[in-house]
Amino acid sequence: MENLARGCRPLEMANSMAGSGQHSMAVAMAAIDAAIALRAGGLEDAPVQSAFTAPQQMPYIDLSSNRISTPDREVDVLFVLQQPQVILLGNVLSSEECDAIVAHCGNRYTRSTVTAENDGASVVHEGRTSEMAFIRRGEAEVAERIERRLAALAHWPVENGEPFQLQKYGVTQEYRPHYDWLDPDSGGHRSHLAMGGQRLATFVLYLSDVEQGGGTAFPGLGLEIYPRKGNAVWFLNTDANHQPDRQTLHAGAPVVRGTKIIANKWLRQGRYG
Ligand SMILES: O=C(O)CCC(=O)C(=O)O
Ligand SMILES: [Fe+2]
Repeated sequence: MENLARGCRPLEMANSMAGSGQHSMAVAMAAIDAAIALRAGGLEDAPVQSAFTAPQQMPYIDLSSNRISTPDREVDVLFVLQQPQVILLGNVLSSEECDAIVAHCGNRYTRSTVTAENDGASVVHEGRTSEMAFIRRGEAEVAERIERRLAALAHWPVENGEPFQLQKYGVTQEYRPHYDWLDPDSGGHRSHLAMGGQRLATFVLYLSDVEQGGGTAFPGLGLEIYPRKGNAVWFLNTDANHQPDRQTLHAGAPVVRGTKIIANKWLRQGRYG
């Protein structure tokens, strides 16, 4: 109640309640709705319009023309799937920018990990056989420039983005079907949710061409996007209420010939970290 009176946003409160581990997300949302109804003078168990059915602010890409101007580069809209939203963008990075990011990471890669469901630890998993590297914010001018470009494209603050996560796949390496959204009802994901909230959107930047295989596949949608250096695929991980969208199951298909290098950028609800 006091939090509502202080003007806290219902979704942030629900995330923090679920994040404490005491409540599931559903219980937290129901409790906040009941408190809002009480404040409005209603009865605790009277049916109310849920604060969580009102659409929230989302990052978005302006699709009103086929070429998007960002402050420093023109980006092409190549493909749009409306529901769930998946957009393929061309010319997001120059070839030199891709090379500069790859060179910056040199050989700092380690075996990729996933977030453990039970305790949130980073663990090696047979479903993700690639290697990964991170670029911390402020570490490389080229990365910062691209972060500003992506923020402009997505109409979402740079501060809400996780640091770039590079993934390098050699022949046979892959990332099997998974979701990028964090599960509010999984104990292990709660500490990650506490650092900026849900991952609303994903950018996958392709930093290399791949001779065969290595597509980004959405098995439930019958869709596979092939890597092309400088292109990027964007998808929304949640609906307009910031709730996880199960249609977004996706995978990095095994590389058959060549080497695939991508950079992931996840956009959180709030400031990351
Ligand atoms: O490798 C890809 O194309 C997708 C990678 C991915 O989904 C991830 O790293 O979360
Ligand atoms: Fe993913």
